Amino acid sequence: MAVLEARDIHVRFGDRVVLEDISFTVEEAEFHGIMGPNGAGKTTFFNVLTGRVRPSRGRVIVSGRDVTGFSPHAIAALGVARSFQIMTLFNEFTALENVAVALPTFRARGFDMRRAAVGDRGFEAEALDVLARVGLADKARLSAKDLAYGDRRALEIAVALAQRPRVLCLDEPTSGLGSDGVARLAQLIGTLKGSLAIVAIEHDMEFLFRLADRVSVVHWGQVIARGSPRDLRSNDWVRRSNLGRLQ
Ligand SMILES: Nc1ncnc2c1ncn2[C@@H]1O[C@H](COP(=O)(O)OP(=O)(O)OP(=O)(O)O)[C@@H](O)[C@H]1O
Repeated sequence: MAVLEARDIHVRFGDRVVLEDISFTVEEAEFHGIMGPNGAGKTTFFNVLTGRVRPSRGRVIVSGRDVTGFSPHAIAALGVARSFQIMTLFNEFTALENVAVALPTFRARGFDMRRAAVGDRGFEAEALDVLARVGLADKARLSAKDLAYGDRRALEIAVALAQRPRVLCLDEPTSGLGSDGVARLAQLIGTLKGSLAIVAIEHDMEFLFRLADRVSVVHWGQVIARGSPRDLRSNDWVRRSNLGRLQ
């Protein structure tokens, strides 16, 4: 069964049709990439998957359950975590604290005080485990604002992973990273791959084609091609597009 599914999604903003009949699945442990030109509708589609935009038509299904119209919070609680293109870290908090406050066990306490997260060995151990998954265990005590850009990206992923998601949604994870940062991120995603489902919007085709099991190409609000990176390398539209160079 698909962990996350979209069926026949349409989105209109006023009289403008932004998404037209998009269907999509991501299976357990699959990495499904989404690419397409600027303005194609990729972020809007992500917003539909994560509950930020309600589709005009169509259904969103999480692990077999129809969640169309659910709030972002309710969808997240069912295991769909999103890491944003725009950084959403608490700058003054340490890496450890940023992860600790995202832990479901911490949130379940019903209050959100930094002091409560710090010094609580239970939260610390759990948060450190998550930081280790993204290679930041040795930077746990640094403030988020003092981390290098690539480390902040890794920390954002750790915050999403702290929620123990079944699906991790990444919106342009390589954006703003230099070639070293992209290589490091590819390595990190490579280690996560297989442990959960990943959906990523990405402009860097080389990055995407190296890691994804399947890629959907969105153009004018529709999926115009879908397949494995190997299939898509021979797709005429992908070859002709200026979306990126492929080896
Ligand atoms: N809330 C909104 N109201 C009206 N139009 C919108 C709204 N959100 C997005 N759009 C329009 O929908 C179209 C698709 O936008 P979207 O951001 O989903 O594209 P995208 O593929 O993610 O682009 P990019 O790669 O530049 O991020 C754009 O033309 C955008 O202007």
